[in-house]
Amino acid sequence: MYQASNVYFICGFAAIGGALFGFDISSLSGTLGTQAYKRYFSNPVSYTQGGITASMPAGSLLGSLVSSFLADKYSRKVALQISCVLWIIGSILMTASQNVPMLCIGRVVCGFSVGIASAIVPVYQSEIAPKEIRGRVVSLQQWAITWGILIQYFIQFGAAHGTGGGPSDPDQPTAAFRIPWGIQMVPAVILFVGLFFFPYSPRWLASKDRWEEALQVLANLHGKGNTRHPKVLAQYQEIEDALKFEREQAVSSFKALIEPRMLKRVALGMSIQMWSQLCGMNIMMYYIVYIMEGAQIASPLATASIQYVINVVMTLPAILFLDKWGRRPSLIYGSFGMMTWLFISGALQQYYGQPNTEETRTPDNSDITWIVINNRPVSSAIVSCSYLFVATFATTWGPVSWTYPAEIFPSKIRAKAVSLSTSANWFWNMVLAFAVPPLLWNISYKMYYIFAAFNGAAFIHMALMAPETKGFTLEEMDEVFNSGRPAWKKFDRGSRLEELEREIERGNVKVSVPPGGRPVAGDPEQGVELKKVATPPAGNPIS
Ligand SMILES: OC[C@H]1O[C@](O)(CO)[C@@H](O)[C@@H]1O
Repeated sequence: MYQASNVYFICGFAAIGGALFGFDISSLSGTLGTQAYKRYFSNPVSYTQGGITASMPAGSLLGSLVSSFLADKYSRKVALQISCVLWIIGSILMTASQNVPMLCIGRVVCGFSVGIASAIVPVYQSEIAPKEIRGRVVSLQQWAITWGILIQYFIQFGAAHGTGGGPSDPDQPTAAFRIPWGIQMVPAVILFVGLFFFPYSPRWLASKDRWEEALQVLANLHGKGNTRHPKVLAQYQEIEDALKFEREQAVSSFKALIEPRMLKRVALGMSIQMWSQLCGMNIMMYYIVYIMEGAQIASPLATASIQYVINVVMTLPAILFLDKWGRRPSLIYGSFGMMTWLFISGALQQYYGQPNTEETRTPDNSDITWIVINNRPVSSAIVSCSYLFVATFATTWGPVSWTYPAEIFPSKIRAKAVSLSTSANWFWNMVLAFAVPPLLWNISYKMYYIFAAFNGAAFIHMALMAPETKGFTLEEMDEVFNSGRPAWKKFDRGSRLEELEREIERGNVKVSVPPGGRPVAGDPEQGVELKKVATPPAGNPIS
């Protein structure tokens, strides 16, 4: 059967899983302010709305936790296909929902699906990509998320504002806002079918001792199908060495995640995902409409949509340059920038805002708006801060929160560890989805200060604990993390992969790749000797 072999194409296509994530994020924001939605779902008050919003990340939390079982047992590919099927079921439930509980059940099922996809897409991408473009291709997941958010928002916006009894006609609201929940099934069907034509991850194949297939996939991806290409052999050898080492060390169970030598990385992966939520991005994604309303912006839904465009456009620099800039500066400068925008926005609201009361409220404000700003330049400044915040997140934390956790763990526990770090994303996503409306209502601008402080904490944490990972292969990460250097000190030993490749080219190292079965170093039957380079490719990864 034909199998795709272009890394960009494969990783871009797999990123449709990210688009599903995006659809879910904005599956409510275009509808929230409409009469039709309020009418069908009994005009949800802040707590109910928080609950409806949070039902999806709650499902995703569960999905991300089980994702590694599926990905390790049935492969990354099949796990993604399972996620597509669940997405379709959840979307049907949402589209047909007649009340809040049914809507929530649909959102939980969709969330479950997205939880699996969000953990497994980056694992699959990082295991397919060569190290030089790994940051870029895993960033495609985030780019797809931002596209998903944008597309879904606009489809919703159009559907919710259709003629013939739309939000402008409170007596006769249409159910057109359901259309996007139906349309969102299409990409899942495409992804499901497309995945049949995609290769298994070579690292997963190797972990199942399907060595010949692993070699062939590596050859297709990196050597134009030639299994004897030095580049291919070097990667193959590196994977084999690392896996052998992991097996010797029994690095495969959940227990391995809490061993002291691994715990540091697990904590870092989980914290990065936690900070990606506690930075406050989803206040903008989920509730920007309320911010716009409070700032007295005419047509808040349309103005809010600008942030979704900014989110898509500003993820592009990361896709282009992340492998050049590195992950560490993105994390550090990103949190500093976001802290600044939130602080300014909070201060403007503190000094120029009035509480939302009968007197201050205008017909444009819903009773859920927490603060009212009656000063045009200040309103514009607040909205600008929101846009700058989104732009900063999009170029930095958005993509890096996926690339970093997907690249720092050894093969045998990668899916488990990424599932755990992704679950941290969903846990905090859920908490915030639920907590933000009541928080905005009860402490208004102070909430901005709290989130600014979270960004300050992330800044310090990353500066102290997150080493640079660009330019190293997945198999070299053990050394990056166990070099004993502080995170801010550059670990500038060149990648060993190139060294190994050169040695293979010169004929100093021979890699035995027997047809069928696992290659054995120096296997006499193969008549090929495997000489190691001075420092073994997997080094002493974990000690
Ligand atoms: O682009 C914004 C989106 O990105 C995420 O942080 C995932 O990386 C989502 O939680 C958020 O809604």
